[in-house]
Amino acid sequence: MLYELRDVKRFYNDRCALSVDRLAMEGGKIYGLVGPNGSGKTTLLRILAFLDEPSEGQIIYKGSSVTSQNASLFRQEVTMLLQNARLLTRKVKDNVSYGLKLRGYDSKTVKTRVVEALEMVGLQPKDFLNRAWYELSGGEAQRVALAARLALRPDVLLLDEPTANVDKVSEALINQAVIKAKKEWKTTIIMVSHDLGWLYSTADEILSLWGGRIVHQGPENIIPGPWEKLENGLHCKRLRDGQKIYVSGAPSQSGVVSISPSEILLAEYPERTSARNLLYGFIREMAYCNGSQIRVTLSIGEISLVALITDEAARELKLSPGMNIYVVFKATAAKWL
Ligand SMILES: Nc1ncnc2c1ncn2[C@@H]1O[C@H](COP(=O)(O)OP(=O)(O)OP(=O)(O)O)[C@@H](O)[C@H]1O
Repeated sequence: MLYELRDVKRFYNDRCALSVDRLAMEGGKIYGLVGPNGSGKTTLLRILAFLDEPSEGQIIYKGSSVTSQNASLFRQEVTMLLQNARLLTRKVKDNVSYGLKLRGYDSKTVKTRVVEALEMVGLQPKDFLNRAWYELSGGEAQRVALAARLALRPDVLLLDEPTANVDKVSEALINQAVIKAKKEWKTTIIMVSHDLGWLYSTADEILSLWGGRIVHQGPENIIPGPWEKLENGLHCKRLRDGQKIYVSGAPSQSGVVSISPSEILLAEYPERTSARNLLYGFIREMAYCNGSQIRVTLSIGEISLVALITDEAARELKLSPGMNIYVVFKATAAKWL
């Protein structure tokens, strides 16, 4: 296990901003943190980055209990990028190489890593290496800040709204670079993002925070709008292939709904069902998770959904990737975010 938190609390003055009884996080995964303003997301990120100590409780990192003595050692493996990251008032190459030099890498490795990291965030090294910090757009500056972290090939990359104030091109490049870091170096990504559609479709697990507490942990499905209001009070989304998804309840401002993977049922035949949603799609991927559960990734029209089923059910239905399948869930299973 990469992190284990036990009875961790963080107080500011007398107010408890974070209270986590138990949290286990595995290496090599993408974790998305979601929750309203003030729910404790940044507080949790700072604690996981070892930039802040909890007021109470224990953090275990790679099997060792974290103390104020050994935190600086672990900080070498973990790096955090903020919303409007500040650059050093120097050239791009000085910014990206700074952390590597601090960690004592030789000059050849520094050069290779700097070029690699700039390419990862879509900045041509020949154009950008010698640019000064003031010759960059906001999006480019944020990409340089990310490159400086990627150059370290960190074990853990923590991101606090990294794309909140950047242009669309930079946003896409930052998102791509993050996924690449996970794939190439098995970097664990722990990330807060306003782009819920992207976060929910990319993250292996979503942690939902509310009032400083983790109220839900697990994979989630996300369905963005637009939604059409129907006369019966339901809302409907039309997929490009003509299928419709129905959800109940009053829509939220984000216009995005989430459905727990355990609420999604699979059927070989189009059964008569009381559930409002009966859709047709195919199985894209199957993987074991949590012992005897299987995570089935489904493509339905242009959207992707994950269902969690037991291996016994998967055997009975003879599920396999590529197979066509019916997907059933209630309109009430969808929660507006
Ligand atoms: N340095 C601080 N001193 C006092 N209170 C703080 C401090 N930092 C955070 N808080 C409080 O702790 C609570 C959690 O804040 P935190 O920044 O972790 O939330 P968040 O979920 O990241 O919010 P946002 O989405 O607005 O960034 C809030 O009530 C906030 O006001």
